[in-house]
Amino acid sequence: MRLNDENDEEEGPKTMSHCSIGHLQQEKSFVIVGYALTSKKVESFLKPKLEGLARNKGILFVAIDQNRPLSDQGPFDIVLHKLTGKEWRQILEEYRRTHPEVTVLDPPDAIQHLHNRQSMLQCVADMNLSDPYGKVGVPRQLVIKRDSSSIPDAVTKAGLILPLVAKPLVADGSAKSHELSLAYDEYSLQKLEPPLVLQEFVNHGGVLFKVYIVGEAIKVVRRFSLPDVTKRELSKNAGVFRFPRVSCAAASADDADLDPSVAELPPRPLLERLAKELRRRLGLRLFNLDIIREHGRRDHFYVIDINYFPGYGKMPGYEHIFTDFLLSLVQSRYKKRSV
Ligand SMILES: O=P(O)(O)O[C@@H]1[C@@H](OP(=O)(O)O)[C@H](OP(=O)(O)O)[C@H](O)[C@H](OP(=O)(O)O)[C@H]1OP(=O)(O)O
Ligand SMILES: Nc1ncnc2c1ncn2[C@@H]1O[C@H](COP(=O)(O)OP(=O)(O)O)[C@@H](O)[C@H]1O
Ligand SMILES: [Mg+2]
Ligand SMILES: [Mg+2]
Repeated sequence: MRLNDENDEEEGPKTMSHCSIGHLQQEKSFVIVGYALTSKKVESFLKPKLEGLARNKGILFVAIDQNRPLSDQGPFDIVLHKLTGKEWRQILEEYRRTHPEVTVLDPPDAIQHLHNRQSMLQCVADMNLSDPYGKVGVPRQLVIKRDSSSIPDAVTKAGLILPLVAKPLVADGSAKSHELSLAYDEYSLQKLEPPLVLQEFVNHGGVLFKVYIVGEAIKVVRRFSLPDVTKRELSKNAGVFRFPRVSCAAASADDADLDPSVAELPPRPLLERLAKELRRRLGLRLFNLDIIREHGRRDHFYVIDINYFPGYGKMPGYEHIFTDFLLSLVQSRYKKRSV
């Protein structure tokens, strides 16, 4: 096996037996990363460039076979995963218990915390981040567990200001969990199916910031988002309108000719503080935040969404950032062991 050979960059995935992985791990001190990802994720994340670069740095990605016991596979240094379901969570928890030497990215219970749009933002609300660089909060929101007929009263009692974004309470990655609506009047919300989160729509100039976090690294990109809703539009419209996944489907807004007051990235020191604190509070190392800036208020930011192991394939330079991160994990384990 050649190491540090530039030609390896474009090589595809390899399937290896338990015995040959063990050999590589010991003989060449390869870092073995087992992965359990959907085929969509494998395609968008595990691109030949990432695998090639990883190989050059001594990292091998090995597919986990879900039909075989996890303990019979590997041995792994790191397990990278994004699959849903209680059964898989239990398998991983058991594996973490019996294999404390393996870094599981990330712990299933910490990921589970993001699968509910209420608990997802609680850490940001609790943090109440405010410093000379700006303020970071969450939009005011209300959870409707059942009984859609109670919505108009509940919205009035909570004093929420229209328009509202209606989001399914569960954010488990299913197509349904991404079906969002914009409501211009509270009566129409009775048509929607709880459990829901009703969140105040914050005008933000139609641009959102995706803040990707990989361990200690942070990368921010701009995406197009929903346009502002004017008072006039609000008074003229009624009803709830389903909207598509604007930020995900739209092309990057990084090169667009935008109003600088809208496009200016959130201050780096503010994001660093936010990311550091969230890493600690959430117990996660791989996630992204959707952040918007209140239109006309330069230093007022809102976190509206947090996603576990997001689409890193769209993050510029992710191959280098991700491989460096994997190496840093192994190095810090090694240091701990030799103390
Ligand atoms: O597939 P992609 O690249 O669009 O990534 C999705 C993310 O897009 P983004 O990184 O924000 O551009 C996407 O982010 P949003 O929720 O759209 O903000 C989710 O993280 C999605 O995962 P899930 O459906 O919530 O489990 C991500 O989907 P998976 O790839 O994890 O299935
Ligand atoms: N409170 C809000 N104010 C303004 N726009 C919002 C708000 N919440 C969501 N959006 C818009 O809706 C999009 C999808 O909402 P989000 O909470 O990120 O759900 P998902 O998990 O499906 O990405 C966001 O990217 C943004 O464009
Ligand atoms: Mg989002
Ligand atoms: Mg999301």
